[in-house]
Amino acid sequence: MSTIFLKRYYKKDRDTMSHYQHTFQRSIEHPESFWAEQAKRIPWYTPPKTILSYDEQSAGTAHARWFSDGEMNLSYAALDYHVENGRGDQAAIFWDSPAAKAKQTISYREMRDKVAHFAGALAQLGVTKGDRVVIYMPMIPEAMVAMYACARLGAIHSVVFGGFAPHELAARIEDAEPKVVVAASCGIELGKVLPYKPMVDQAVELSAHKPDACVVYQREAHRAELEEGDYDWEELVANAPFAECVPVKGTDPLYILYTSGTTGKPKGVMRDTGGYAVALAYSMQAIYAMEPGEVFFTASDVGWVVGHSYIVYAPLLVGCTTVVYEGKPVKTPDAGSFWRLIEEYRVKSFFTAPTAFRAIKKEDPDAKLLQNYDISSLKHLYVAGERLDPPTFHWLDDLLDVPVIDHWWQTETGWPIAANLPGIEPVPTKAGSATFPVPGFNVQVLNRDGEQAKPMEQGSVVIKQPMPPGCLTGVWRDEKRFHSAYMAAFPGYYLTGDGGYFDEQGYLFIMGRTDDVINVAGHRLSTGEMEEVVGAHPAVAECAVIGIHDDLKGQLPIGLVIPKDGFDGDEATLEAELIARVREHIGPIACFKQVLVVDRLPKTRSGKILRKLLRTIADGKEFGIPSTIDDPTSLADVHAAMRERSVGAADKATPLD
Ligand SMILES: CCC(=O)SCCNC(=O)CCNC(=O)[C@H](O)C(C)(C)COP(=O)(O)OP(=O)(O)OC[C@H]1O[C@@H](n2cnc3c(N)ncnc32)[C@H](O)[C@@H]1OP(=O)(O)O
Repeated sequence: MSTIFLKRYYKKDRDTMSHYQHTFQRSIEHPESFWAEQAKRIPWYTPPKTILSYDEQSAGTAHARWFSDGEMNLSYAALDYHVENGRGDQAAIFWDSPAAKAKQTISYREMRDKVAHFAGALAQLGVTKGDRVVIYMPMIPEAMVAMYACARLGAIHSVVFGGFAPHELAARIEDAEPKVVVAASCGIELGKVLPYKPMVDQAVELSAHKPDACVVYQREAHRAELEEGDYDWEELVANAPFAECVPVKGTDPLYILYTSGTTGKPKGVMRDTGGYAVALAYSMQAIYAMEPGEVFFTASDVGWVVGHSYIVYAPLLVGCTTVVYEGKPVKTPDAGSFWRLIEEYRVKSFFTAPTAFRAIKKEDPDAKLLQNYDISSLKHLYVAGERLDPPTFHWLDDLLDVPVIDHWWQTETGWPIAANLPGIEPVPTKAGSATFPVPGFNVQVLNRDGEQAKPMEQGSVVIKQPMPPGCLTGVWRDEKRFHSAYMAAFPGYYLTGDGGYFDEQGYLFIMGRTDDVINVAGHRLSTGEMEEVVGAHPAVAECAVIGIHDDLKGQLPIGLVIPKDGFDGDEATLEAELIARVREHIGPIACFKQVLVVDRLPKTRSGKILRKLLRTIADGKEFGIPSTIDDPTSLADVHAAMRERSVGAADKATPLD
């Protein structure tokens, strides 16, 4: 066994091994038998005989495929199976919406029926196995119904987060080529009603691909005008048959979920069905320590992978109840909303992004509102989506009597890569660490030469093949990009794009991206994409967008632009136009709110903008002036501009002697 991590956990004397060490080692040394055992957690129509295989197309990189000859249906496994086995009257969903001032409890039987009829409606619109359906909906149960209905038919859904602007939706429609788009008439954000249908119409207008139909779920807050080719959800469902589940192979795709890469074009991360189901069911026990009948609450959005995995699919796969929350951590109505939900629904495990707790901490630093609620049902608190900064970890750790578990994963992996595992064996936590690799994930840290980094030495965090079930199976219709983005850097390993290190005890610390992807309030965004939008403005000659530290959202993007020669416009107007452009093209979640107009940007002699150096200065750290810099005075100019506009902590940045 070559990995440093395994060496640390690989004790000759099996009797002295911890339960975690033993489980982890077995998953890495005997992946087939390990996952064959876990596959028994799922009700297959035909149990898989081929556990692990490799796709011929991916032979060069030996990317794993799981359960290729097993047959199943995720809608059956998560709904019908439970109805058939005595959970028909149990709540599948507690929907709680301060936004719509509404609540609803939906039983497993009701959910199964809603899904089957909506699947019947989609089938009547011509949707069959392998067709794509784009879903653009807020946090309402119908978003889940639409996802499960696709799964029931073997169709591939692609959910687009409501905070994305029409251009982003258009890019996804064009790439996925859906037969049908399913939308809600509106979203509701902090009391503001946001009509969705005009955004869908604009996106379809912009896209070269035109879907056959658009199904609209009409909400009370705002009803959409329907045109030719549009269908009212309720009317369709009223006349739709009950659709039976279509058996699919373990390796058949369940969904495409787009995520930001380093360029403007988002990557369509593909997920299989069988591997994903097995991984999720395993994680619910090993990581989240959940038992059937208990309540799981993930505060995120169905548009993100956290929502796909831990709002929509995993809780129901294992017979739990999921809380679907259409609200914010603060202001709906106050910073006590999460505590209220935990009490009201007797939540056992709660999962959200660190940003949400930073927002609560800002509004209610002494957590006075917590005193109004009995949260004794809560046994574990989980955070992911961005790094859990130590001050927020300590705030939570001091406040709550339950373990605060920071875990790390990605859209691509579909479920956690590293975590503390109370369902196997809890270990002491360390602030800033995601603890240990989850069984199945052979995580390694490689240095620039592709060699194993020493403990405490930072490097690229990679996963040695075979990756466990549940991870991405490719990039939709872009095999080349799949290889170049993930497989090419270190052959035989999946490149996570995150940097980090193992400490002496084998705890994994993830320190942030090694590319131009930034994380704003738990949303992964591409600065490269923002640069494309900013650079397309007719007055802009050159630009750089960098992510700088922000106490609340983790990171925020700022733009630095050099206007074209002869630009005689007003800088404030240019800044406003660029901000509006990014909001219009990418969406409000980009949080792009500051642009500095400068004469020069610091570059290397070969013309590369020194973005890392700019970040260092904006974050108020000491910075060295690289010997490769073309014009050192450009740096002083940009630093002065940053100080003048109070960018980040630029006033604290000092050059090293
Ligand atoms: C582990 C794998 C992964 O990482 S998956 C990704 C996990 N990430 C998450 O779960 C995201 C966590 N973050 C959040 O839930 C939110 O950011 C929280 C913390 C609740 C804060 O929300 P909020 O106050 O709206 O700030 P924000 O930065 O999200 O929003 C910025 C602007 O965008 C808007 N926005 C947000 N969501 C929507 C939406 N669904 N539809 C339309 N607009 C949306 C917000 O209103 C805000 O707009 P504005 O700039 O104030 O006008």
